[in-house]
Amino acid sequence: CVLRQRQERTPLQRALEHLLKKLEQRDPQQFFAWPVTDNIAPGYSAIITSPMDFCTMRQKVDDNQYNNLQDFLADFKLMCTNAMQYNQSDTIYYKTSKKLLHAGLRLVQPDKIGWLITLTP
Ligand SMILES: CC(=O)c1cc(-c2ccccn2)c2ncccn12
Repeated sequence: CVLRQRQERTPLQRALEHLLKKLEQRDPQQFFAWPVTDNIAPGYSAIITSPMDFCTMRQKVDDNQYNNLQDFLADFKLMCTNAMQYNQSDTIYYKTSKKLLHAGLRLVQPDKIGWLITLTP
C-alpha cells in the first residue's frame, strides 16, 4: 500500500479524502491504518477473504476507483466487519471496529452530509 503523490482531484475525490480523514481520526491507535498481516494476526488471510484498510482506501481514492459515496462506504463497512469477524468480541480490535463503524455511518447521515453536497456538483 504505497501512497502516490497527489494528482488532480475531482470533487468526489476531494469529498472522499475529507471523509477518510475524519474516519481515520476515529482510529487513533492506527489499528486500521495498514493491511493486517498474518504475522500480527495468525491465520488472518485464511479467514478474511476480502481484506481492507485505510491506506488501501486512500490509494483507491487517489486512483479514482470509487465512482460514488456508496462504493467508498462499502469498503469502510468491509474493513470494520472484517475486524468483527476475525477478532473475538472482547478484544480491543472488535470494540474499536464497532465504534468506528457507527461513528463512520453517523458522519454520512443525510442531515450531516451538507459538506458532501457542497463538494460534489
Ligand atoms: C484490524 C485488526 O483486525 C487488527 C489490527 C491489528 C494491529 C494493527 C496495528 C498494530 C497492531 N495490531 C491487529 N492485531 C491482531 C489482530 C487483529 N488486528
